[in-house]
Amino acid sequence: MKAIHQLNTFQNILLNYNKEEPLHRFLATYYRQNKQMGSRDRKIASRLVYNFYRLGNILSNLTLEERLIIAEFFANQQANSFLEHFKPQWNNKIELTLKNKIEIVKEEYPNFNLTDVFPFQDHLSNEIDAEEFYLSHFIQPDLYIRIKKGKQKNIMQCLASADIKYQVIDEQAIAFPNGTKLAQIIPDKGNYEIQDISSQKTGEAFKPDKWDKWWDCCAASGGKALMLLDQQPDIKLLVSDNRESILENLKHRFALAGVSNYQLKVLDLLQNQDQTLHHYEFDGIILDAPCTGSGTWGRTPEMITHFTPHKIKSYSELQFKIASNVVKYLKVGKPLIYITCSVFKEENEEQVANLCEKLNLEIEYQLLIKGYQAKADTLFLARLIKK
Ligand SMILES: C[S@@+](CC[C@H](N)C(=O)[O-])C[C@H]1O[C@@H](n2cnc3c(N)ncnc32)[C@H](O)[C@@H]1O
Repeated sequence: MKAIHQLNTFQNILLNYNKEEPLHRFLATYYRQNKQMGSRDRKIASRLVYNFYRLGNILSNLTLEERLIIAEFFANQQANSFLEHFKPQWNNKIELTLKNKIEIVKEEYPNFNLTDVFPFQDHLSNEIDAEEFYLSHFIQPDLYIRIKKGKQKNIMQCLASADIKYQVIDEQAIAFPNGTKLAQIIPDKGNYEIQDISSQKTGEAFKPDKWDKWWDCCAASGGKALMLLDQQPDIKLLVSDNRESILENLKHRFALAGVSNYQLKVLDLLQNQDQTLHHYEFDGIILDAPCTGSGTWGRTPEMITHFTPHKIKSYSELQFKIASNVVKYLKVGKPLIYITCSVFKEENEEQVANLCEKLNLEIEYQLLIKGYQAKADTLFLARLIKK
């Protein structure tokens, strides 16, 4: 009976989800309005809905129930009561590899096509191993932290006294299973930042020198800027974004991290900013550009079915306009660090070719940070030097 009740709740959530807000926000409201649901009910309902969206457009002609059962088979590695009720023969095989599970599903549904999990394959960056990328959609990414320099010992002590799973990735990065309640385990929030491991890897391209002038021009709440300062605190830093509200978050985050020496401006970089910036010249600019976010959809799988590909073009135009408005403040011979969390070539390598052709830049290097191989986001980075 429980499984039937869980299925009903799942169907009710899908029916009510208006798709205009992120799923996690909708679910938070839904649970507030359905107080009869205990924490276990909420956890199972979230699991079912997220796993369902992980299917993308696979077998979209089937019923919700049939598709949910397939999604549950693919996205779990441990037997569960839901699958036991609806498909016990698959529940017994839950520990098989994804490739083996796909063969089993194909026996019953010969129309199964893995490429439907991500229906925008024509746009994928060339470096992506498509099959590996598709399969990664059934695996929930981990939660990562970046430990502030010098705070490793403190964090490791907190973790040693907590009974949780974690994996040390390198000196500054630790991975946790998604959903780990870090605030309860590491009380001092100033000692670490929640930051995906691929995002942490972009920092390797910054290479700031002492007394350099840097600009994080799409700073949002300052994840990249904090990483830059952790590498070299003795720089002159300008942070900006067009959203005042997100810069308020940045101020709060910087204060927690003990950072006070920076300049902050609300700037819309679709506009010419010469009046404000005419006397500025930078030794490095980070352009962590607004993008489709398609490299992060492992965390927001609802996007796969809600995304319309015409948005790729508008993002790539936006990126180009922002880049052309910031490059003029970069010193000759210095880097523009162009970053996206996208897997689409129009926002990545094709965009970089366009920037180099039209904005007097040359590629020092570019790379796709393949988070899909590592339970993480996939990001693109190019270090472009002004000629
Ligand atoms: C990918 S996010 C940046 C994330 C951030 N660097 C971090 O590490 O947390 C892109 C940011 O670009 C900003 N943005 C979008 N359009 C903009 C514009 N026209 N001018 C300036 N910033 C813009 C968005 O508000 C968003 O915060």
